[in-house]
Amino acid sequence: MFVLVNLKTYPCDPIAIAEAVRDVNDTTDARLAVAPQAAHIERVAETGVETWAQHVDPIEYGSNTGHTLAETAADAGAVGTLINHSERRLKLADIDGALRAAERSDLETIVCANNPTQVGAAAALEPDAVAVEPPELIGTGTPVSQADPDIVRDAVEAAETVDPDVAVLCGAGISTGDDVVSASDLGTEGVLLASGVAKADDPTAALESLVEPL
Ligand SMILES: O=C[C@H](O)COP(=O)(O)O
Repeated sequence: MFVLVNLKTYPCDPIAIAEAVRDVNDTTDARLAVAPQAAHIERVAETGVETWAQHVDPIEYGSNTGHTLAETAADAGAVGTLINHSERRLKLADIDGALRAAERSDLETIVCANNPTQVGAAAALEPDAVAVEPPELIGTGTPVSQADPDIVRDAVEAAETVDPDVAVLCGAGISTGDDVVSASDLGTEGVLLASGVAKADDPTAALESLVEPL
């Protein structure tokens, strides 16, 4: 299972969490990575942890003040990027453009989606993976894999129908090893989570409990 920890803009220590993700990654068969804010990518990547961007824009080099260029994220040490997170929604054409920008920079891609219908549409754009996240469960601690298992099952089926090569992750409320096991049992290849680690009093213990049953 792939466990991607999104730090959003939480007031956490990105380096301490990066080191915790790196160290727990070394103890498990699961694949762990962290997605810090853009300004922290370089320092986080220097810890040796697998580092992802939270977003890249559908742009090329040029006059794009305030945007995130995929090449710059990769140069800073990112190996992948989220696209169209629920908190950073894009128009369809811009999701496509951001995917092409990420491909140019050899960034692995996960396109986020609210529901199985959007998962199917996102899969048609040929990302490496899609992540289904019902917005109403994000940050609640109520795991999508238990609160709404059908949405996860249907997302897996939707992606499989459009493009069997596109992996499916699920996110929203994932915070325990049981949640990750449920996600796996529903056919996903990973989880996208944030508050369960970024807001934990002890991120290392939170990470250890996430991967313990895997
Ligand atoms: O990117 C992560 C997701 O929005 C899930 O956030 P959460 O784990 O705090 O529910």
